[in-house]
Amino acid sequence: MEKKLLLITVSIITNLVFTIHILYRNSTTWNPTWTSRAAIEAEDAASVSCSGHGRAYVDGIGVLGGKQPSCECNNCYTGKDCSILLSDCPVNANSGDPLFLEPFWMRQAESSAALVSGWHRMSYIYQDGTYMSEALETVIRKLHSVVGNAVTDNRFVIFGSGSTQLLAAAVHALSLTNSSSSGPARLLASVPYYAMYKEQAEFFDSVHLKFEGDAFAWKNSERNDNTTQVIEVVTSPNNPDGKLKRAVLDGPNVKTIHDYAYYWPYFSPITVPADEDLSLFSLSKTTGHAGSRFGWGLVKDKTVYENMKRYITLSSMGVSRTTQLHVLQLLNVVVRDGGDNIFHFGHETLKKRWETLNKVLSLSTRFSLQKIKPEYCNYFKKVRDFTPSYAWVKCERPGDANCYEIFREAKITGRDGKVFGSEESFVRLSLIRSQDDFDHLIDMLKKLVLQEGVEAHSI
Ligand SMILES: Cc1ncc(COP(=O)(O)O)c(C=O)c1O
Repeated sequence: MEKKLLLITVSIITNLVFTIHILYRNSTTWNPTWTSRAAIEAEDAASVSCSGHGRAYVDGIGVLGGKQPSCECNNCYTGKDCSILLSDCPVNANSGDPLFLEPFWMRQAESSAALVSGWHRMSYIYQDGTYMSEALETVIRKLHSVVGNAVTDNRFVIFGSGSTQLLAAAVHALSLTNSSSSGPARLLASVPYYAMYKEQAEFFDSVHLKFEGDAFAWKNSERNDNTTQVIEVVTSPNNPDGKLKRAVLDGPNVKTIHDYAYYWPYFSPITVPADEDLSLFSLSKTTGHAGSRFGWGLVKDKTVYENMKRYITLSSMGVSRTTQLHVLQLLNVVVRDGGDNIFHFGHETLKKRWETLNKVLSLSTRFSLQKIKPEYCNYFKKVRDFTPSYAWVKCERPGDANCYEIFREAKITGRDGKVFGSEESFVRLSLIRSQDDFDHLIDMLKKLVLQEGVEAHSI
């Protein structure tokens, strides 16, 4: 009897050990090989070449049905492997999609990869009860210190879903502090300005705020009474013309938002560290990850910061925790070598693009480009040219009243000067898109400029 009991006990213990072992092995949480499947899927997608004119993504159409990721072709390319160039296809030189940095990140595939488990940060909050990753805030402060483009001491850092959300938060926060009796605060920016400022103000239609247009026009008008509260957005380098801008307005009734989306060594000399009350930055133009929707602000005043935070909380409860992990990984790659790799790559790419563009347009008397004097860059430690994101092109012939239309007829889609509060004689052409888009733009521009020669000969 005793022997039987012993046998049963041994059997129970053996079964228990066996079951625990099986459970442990199958547990995705503790099995250290749980990353393999995700890694294989990611590398499968990466191995689809798309003839160099497209990309396959792990979340592409059909992937969930078990199919191989299929190619998503660049503009004007088609076919299963994107090898067919469509003839007569209009060039997209419209949006500022910063794909010029994609080749850099393809080379950094390993260092920039972040693997997200199903249980990654499911909570609304981080351990400290906030919506912001402390590690990410630290790397952002480090990024500014290695680039030398902004002072972060005595500043609150705030995250947003792109600087687009932060812009709305900043305008909201500054318009709340309006103590004047002369109506809503006026939002101003000097022409040419980034259209989003106007569009947001008009769309959100707050009783506290009204978009008033050009800051210079306001300064010289009698409405500039030194009591009406005004908020000036200073975009530096400017979108569309790439110039370093300064505030036009000052005085106790003026508050300023500095939009530094383009204040990175790719686009502009870093002349001084920005040391402003409220500065906004965008990941879209820092690393090129526009699709990740991440931006940040540096804010001096605690009340303004708290009001911006309230806006972010009420509109989205902070930025996706998964995005914050991704951004942390990307910025760690950037700061690891003091930004050497990425800023040299990006700047060299844009320098070559500007050289090519200047060469083509130097043959034209019909079109002219913005001119900006070189300045000393504290990052590259030398005097250098500006290499802005956009060509701000002027149509010089009086007969070419609508420059956007002239380019559209030549199958180049730019952005109308009027969108920036400027004149129809200007068009903006994006130079930071993919290499395919840029090469195509140059081909079409050459044709357009060649026509001038033909026209001159036929006179
Ligand atoms: C001057 C300026 N500010 C802000 C943004 C928006 O950036 P984000 O993608 O971070 O919302 C852009 C985008 O092109 C821009 O040109």
